[in-house]
Amino acid sequence: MIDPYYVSLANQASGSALAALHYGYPIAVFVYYLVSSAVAVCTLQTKSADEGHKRQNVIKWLFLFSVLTFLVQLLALILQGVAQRRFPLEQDLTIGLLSCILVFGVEFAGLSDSPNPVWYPFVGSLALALVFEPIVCVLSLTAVPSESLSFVELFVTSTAAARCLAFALAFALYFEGGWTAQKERGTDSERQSLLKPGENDTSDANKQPSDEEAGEQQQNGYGTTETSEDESADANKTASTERVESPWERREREAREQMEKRLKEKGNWFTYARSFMIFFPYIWPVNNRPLQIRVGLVALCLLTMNFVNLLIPRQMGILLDSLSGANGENAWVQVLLFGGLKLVASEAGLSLLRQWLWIPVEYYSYDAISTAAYSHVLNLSSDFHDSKSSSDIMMAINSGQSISNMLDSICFRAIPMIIDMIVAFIYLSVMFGPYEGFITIATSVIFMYIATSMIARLRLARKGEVSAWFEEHYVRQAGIQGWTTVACFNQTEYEERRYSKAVRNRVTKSQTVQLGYILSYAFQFLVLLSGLLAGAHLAVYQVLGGQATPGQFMVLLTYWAQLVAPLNFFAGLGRSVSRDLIGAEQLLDIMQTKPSITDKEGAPPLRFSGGHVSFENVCFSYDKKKEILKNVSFTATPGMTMAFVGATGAGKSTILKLLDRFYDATEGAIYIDGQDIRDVSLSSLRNQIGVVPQAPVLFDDTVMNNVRYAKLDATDDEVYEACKAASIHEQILGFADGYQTRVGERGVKLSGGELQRVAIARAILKRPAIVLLDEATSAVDTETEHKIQEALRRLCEGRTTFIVAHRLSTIMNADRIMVVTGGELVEQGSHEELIQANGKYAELWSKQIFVKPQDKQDSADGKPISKARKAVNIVNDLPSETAKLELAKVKSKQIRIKASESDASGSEDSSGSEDSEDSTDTLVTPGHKKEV
Ligand SMILES: Nc1ncnc2c1ncn2[C@@H]1O[C@H](COP(=O)(O)OP(=O)(O)OP(=O)(O)O)[C@@H](O)[C@H]1O
Repeated sequence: MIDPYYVSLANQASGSALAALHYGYPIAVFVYYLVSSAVAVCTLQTKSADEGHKRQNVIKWLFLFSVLTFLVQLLALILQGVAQRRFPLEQDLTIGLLSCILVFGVEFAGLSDSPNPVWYPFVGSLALALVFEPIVCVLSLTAVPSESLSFVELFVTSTAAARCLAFALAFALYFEGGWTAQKERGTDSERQSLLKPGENDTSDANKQPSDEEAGEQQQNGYGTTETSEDESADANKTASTERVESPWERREREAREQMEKRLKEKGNWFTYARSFMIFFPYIWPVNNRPLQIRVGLVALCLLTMNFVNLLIPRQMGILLDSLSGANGENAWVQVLLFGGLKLVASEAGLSLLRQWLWIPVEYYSYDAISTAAYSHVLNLSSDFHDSKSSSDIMMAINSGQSISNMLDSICFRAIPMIIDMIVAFIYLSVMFGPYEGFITIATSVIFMYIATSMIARLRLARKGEVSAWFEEHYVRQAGIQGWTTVACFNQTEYEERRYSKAVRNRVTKSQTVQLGYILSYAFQFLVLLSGLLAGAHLAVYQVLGGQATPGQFMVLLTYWAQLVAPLNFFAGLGRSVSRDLIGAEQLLDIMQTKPSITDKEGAPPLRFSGGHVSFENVCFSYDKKKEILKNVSFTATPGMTMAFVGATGAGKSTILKLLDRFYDATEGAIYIDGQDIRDVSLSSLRNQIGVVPQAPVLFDDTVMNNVRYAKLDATDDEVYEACKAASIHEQILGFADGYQTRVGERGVKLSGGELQRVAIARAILKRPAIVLLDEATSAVDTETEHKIQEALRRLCEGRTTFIVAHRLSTIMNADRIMVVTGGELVEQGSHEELIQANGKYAELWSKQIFVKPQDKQDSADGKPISKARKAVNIVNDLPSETAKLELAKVKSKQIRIKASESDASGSEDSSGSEDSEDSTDTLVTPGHKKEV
């Protein structure tokens, strides 16, 4: 016979094991589910899970079934307790059942929400359940002698057994579904059409965007007419496909794509986050001990704050109990202590100290990130600046703030709040027992779940609102910026209608979003209130039963109030971190871009000795697809003026850009005084070169400062001299504030000619050794041009000069003229030589020279000048004497060519393919490549 002592010992042991299992089972499943889900997110498996599981629906309902069985068990337990007047119910069993309802309920919601979830958190939970459930079942049965098993116990055991079966079935279905899917994939691939999906699916091809998408996408661009509401519904369907992405959407899309691409490359969030370490020296004050100490003290403040947050509710309870005499404490002392704690926790206490300590650290990081990003951008090369819009770059530099925001959210808010919540949970569990702890956790979990899913649901509406907001902004800005165009075309009413439509659209969307948020907050509040009521009822029950004091009840209420802020914060944390991450990503993208034009290590400065420039077989392309320059070779001796002419887009300006090293030649080399420009330091090279660009850009500053930009230490007199040389001095003196007149953004307050002359003055002030003039006089009238020519002559005197010009009259005196066609040098020589050669240059020249005398005659006769002639006349601005002379040259040349052609054909007839004697007329220029 078994000793009853041992039986009771065994019963006790199995009872404690059962109690431990009741708590341990849901905890194990929940922790596993949380950790594995976090791992899935961090290792990007949520992104790769792109195919739904065949049996997902059945498995989902099996999860719901299990939740219901827990609920039935709980109800049975309560009914049994009522029937047997056995209160309180077994705590471990009740908490265990409640926790299981919560845990499996969350998993059921997870399966319902996601069409293609990552499965191992669910499958692992099922496996754990299959381990725990039978043990709990067996232990529960052994705890009760078989002869005294009541109907309720039998019912509960059968429910548990049914749940076990459901779990096993779900587990098996998961593997069965995966296996069949694999099999089907195998056979499917053999049966698949050779056409890509969609190619043979006309229904898909004709698929229209949803009304909401179409509504969001429809925009009324310039050149479209207003449509009625009904028409617009139809128009949406076709117009939506042509809709142009707003700059904001493009920026966000690009940053998100970049982030996803980088995430994929890195493989998981941890290595991805490591790429942000590039910002570490800008956030952590590496070499600044006092700032480091401040950071340490801030961390200390945060920990103290956690502690004080715990003490305040406790002190409140003690104070209340001291008032009712429940604890025998002196109420005056307690109220003083309470006041002291409140002061420490207030904005005038620890918070003040923390912010005071943090301000220099925050500004250090702002200072460091902004200046580093700005300097990095300025040092990037032309290819980068050409490929990005300036507003994108500026937005990215401003994104430095996002990194500080992200750190602030995570370090100073999220971590302390997590600590606060854990402490609250433990404290309430200890003070009021595990029921109260469970209520806290359950409320937090349900609140977070509801809040995050509501935010996710509002995302689309919010996106629509932001797009509408940008649209409104864009329409307003375009109307105001393009006011002149609006006024000229008398479209004020059209713009007003356009704007009012944009505003209405935005207001409607904002109202929807706002309503969504209000409802969402109301719902979240209800969840919190339910938790509070449940917790308060439990606490009242305990206070009335004498297990707790009214002071402790007060502690509970205060803690609940303290929990609301962290919960709200966590609900929105994901959204704010993702927004900051996108901003930081844009900056990271820029910071990781390396300049393509850099100094070689230890590159010496350029040793200038006269300005001998030579291009040797230079080839170049901007994008490696289209060759822009092909084997360009020429030499300019010191002091020589070399001009490039040719059709637009031929590559003339590109030659100048290569010389100034805005780009490097893809093949061949450029030498200045025998040194490859890639081997000398960039700054010494640019110091020697002065550029007057095609479209000079001035800063929104005074004329004086704009000219002085070329030589920051130039005196006022030097600036005046330069302006006199550029024939702009008198005009500047005529401005309202003379040299102190502001020129407006990019110099808009100056005329094209004034702008160019200011740019020339700037180049003159720099006194460069090599001068690059890219259409430097294209925007000035003939009279001014003659003045500028004189100024340029002075600027270029003794300096190697390269000129790009369309107006051939401006370069006819150049030492050598190069004709560029399709990126190749097809002719070179002096003006006279090229006219003699009668090639491309002579053709261009004759086009510019021929019209004017005829026009003059027409106008002299009083006949109207034809439109075509007027247009050509613009380029022919030679003085009439010179024009006549040039015309005579070209005409006589043509007559001679014709004569030589007829001679040649005659001699060809008689002497076969021998060259004609008059061959000097057909090709005379030195270095002339192409025979005419
Ligand atoms: N930053 C750039 N990126 C890509 N292609 C470019 C860039 N700048 C110029 N190009 C292309 O290179 C070709 C040559 O341009 P370039 O400005 O050198 O011509 P150009 O002869 O000076 O013309 P124009 O007389 O009109 O100034 C053109 O086809 C132009 O579209």
